Amino acid sequence: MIRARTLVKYYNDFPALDGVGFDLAESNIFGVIGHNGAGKTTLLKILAGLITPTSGTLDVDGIDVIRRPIDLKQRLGYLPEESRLYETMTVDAYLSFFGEIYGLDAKTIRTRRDELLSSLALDAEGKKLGELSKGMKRKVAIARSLIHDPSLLIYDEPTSGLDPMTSRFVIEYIKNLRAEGKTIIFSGHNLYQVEEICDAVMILRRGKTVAQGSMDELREMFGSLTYQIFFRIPDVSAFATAVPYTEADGHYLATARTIEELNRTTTTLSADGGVIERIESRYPSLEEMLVKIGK
Ligand SMILES: Nc1ncnc2c1ncn2[C@@H]1O[C@H](COP(=O)(O)OP(=O)(O)OP(=O)(O)O)[C@@H](O)[C@H]1O
Repeated sequence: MIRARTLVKYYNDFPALDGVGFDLAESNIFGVIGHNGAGKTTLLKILAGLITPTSGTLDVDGIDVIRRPIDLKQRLGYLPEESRLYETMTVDAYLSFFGEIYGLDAKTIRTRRDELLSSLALDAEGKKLGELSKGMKRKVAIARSLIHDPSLLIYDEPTSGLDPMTSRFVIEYIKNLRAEGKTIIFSGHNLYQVEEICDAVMILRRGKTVAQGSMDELREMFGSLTYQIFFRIPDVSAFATAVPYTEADGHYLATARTIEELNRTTTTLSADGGVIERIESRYPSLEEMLVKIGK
């Protein structure tokens, strides 16, 4: 369980983070989103005990992270925005090295390393880190974050710069980590991925929380469920409607903003000789929310 309260971080006199807080239960995925410079990395580094906030409190499973960041190390796996790997080391040597840093014995390191290489589909036998592709390097960094089997993972933009296949792989991998009972906090700019996998999302703007909650709660906050009516009509000039509609390839799409508008539109449409093909209800996407919030 994580409890963060009124976290503030000033860089000189600039408030990069300004009163952010949240609760997060275990085995959940928490997404932190926002425009460039909104404060995501700053928040993630505070949560990982890597930088000290100017003020605020942070409790992870009873550990006061601000006072005792070292106590968090064994249960934390952190993936920075850009991992600098030791280019001349082999993958095996690199993971073993980190296993040793975490105090694991040789047998545990071997078992854990082999499990991770296999689950991450990382076949880098004998290769040096400097010879790996960006996607493989990211997988190695993920393996490093997991070598000591931590319960909390903090991943800063884990899919940035990856091709669609590798990006999808990483997202599915994160979902599996949740299924294993791990808690994951991550930031990202791919909002469709955030929407897909997060149990809760925080939207940051200029260091402040603009909105946070489950995707359903955010959709409620940003309101406006709309109804999209897909239809055909022989003579559209006969369609006496007040709702906006568009045309593509002889098919039409009208958008109603309330259930009353939906009812009125479908009634008028039938009376005017139209045929409804389907009706979909639609909430605003995270992307639309971010655009609405502005920089
Ligand atoms: N060490 C630092 N010294 C001074 N200012 C900093 C420092 N680190 C971050 N900042 C500033 O704090 C603000 C928040 O930065 P942060 O890296 O947390 O944003 P972000 O949301 O992660 O951005 P991005 O999406 O571009 O990675 C930015 O204006 C940044 O310039």
